[in-house]
Amino acid sequence: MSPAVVLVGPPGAGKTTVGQLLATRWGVDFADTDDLVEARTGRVIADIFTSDGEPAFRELEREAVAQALASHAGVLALGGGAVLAEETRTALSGHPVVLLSVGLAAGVRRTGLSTARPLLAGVNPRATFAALLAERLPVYRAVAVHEIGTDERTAEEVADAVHAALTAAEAAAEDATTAGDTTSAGDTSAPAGHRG
Ligand SMILES: Nc1ncnc2c1ncn2[C@@H]1O[C@H](COP(=O)(O)OP(=O)(O)OP(=O)(O)O)[C@@H](O)[C@H]1O
Ligand SMILES: O=C(O)C1=C[C@@H](O)[C@@H](O)[C@H](O)C1
Ligand SMILES: [Mg+2]
Repeated sequence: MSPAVVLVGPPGAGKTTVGQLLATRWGVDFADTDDLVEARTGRVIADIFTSDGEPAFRELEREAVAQALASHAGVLALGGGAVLAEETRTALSGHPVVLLSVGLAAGVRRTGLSTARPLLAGVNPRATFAALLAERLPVYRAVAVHEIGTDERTAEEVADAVHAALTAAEAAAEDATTAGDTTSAGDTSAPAGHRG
C-alpha cells in the first residue's frame, strides 16, 4: 500500500488544507505527518521543539514518514521540513510527490498569525521564511514530480490543479504503455491511486 499523492512544500503552502480537500474529493483517508507525530507522542510539535530540540523532532518525523509511506493509501501531507532528511528523500523516490509552492509574501501572510510553527516564531519571520525558501526550494523540487504554485489560487483551485496534473501524467503513462495496443484505451478519469 502506498499513498495516492504525497504533498510537500514550505509552511503555509497549503499541504494540510489542500490534502484534506483532495482526500474528501477522492473519498480516501488523509494523513499528515505532523499529526502522526503529535498523536504518537501525545505532545504538540512546538513543545517537542522547545523541550527536546529540533533533532529529536526530525527523528520522530523520519519514522512517521517511513511508516506512512509504507502503509497509508490515501493522501499524505508531509511536514514542511520532512524532506531535509536524506532517508526521507530516498524513500520518496517512486511515489507521486507533488510540491505545493508558495512565495515569500503569501507564505508569511498565511503563517503569520499562527504560533504553532516553532521555526517561524523568531523576531523576523519574513527573513526566516526567505532563508527557508532559498534553502529548501531545490530540495522540494528534487523530490517532486509536479509543482503547483499556490499564490494565485484558492485552496480548491490548488486541489483542482493537483488532480489535473496527476490525471494527465497517468494518461500519458497509459498512452505510452498501450501505444500500438488497440484493445485497451484505459480509464483516465482519475489517478489510479484513488480509483474506487
Ligand atoms: N491556496 C490558498 N490560498 C489562501 N490561503 C490558503 C491557501 N492554502 C492554504 N491557505 C491557508 O494558509 C494557512 C496555512 O495552510 P496549511 O496549514 O494548509 O499549510 P501547510 O502547508 O500544511 O503548513 P505546515 O507546513 O506548517 O503544516 C491556513 O490558514 C490555510 O487556510
Ligand atoms: O518547515 C518546517 O520545518 C516545519 C513545518 C511544520 O509542518 C512542522 O513539521 C514543524 O513546525 C517544522
Ligand atoms: Mg500542515
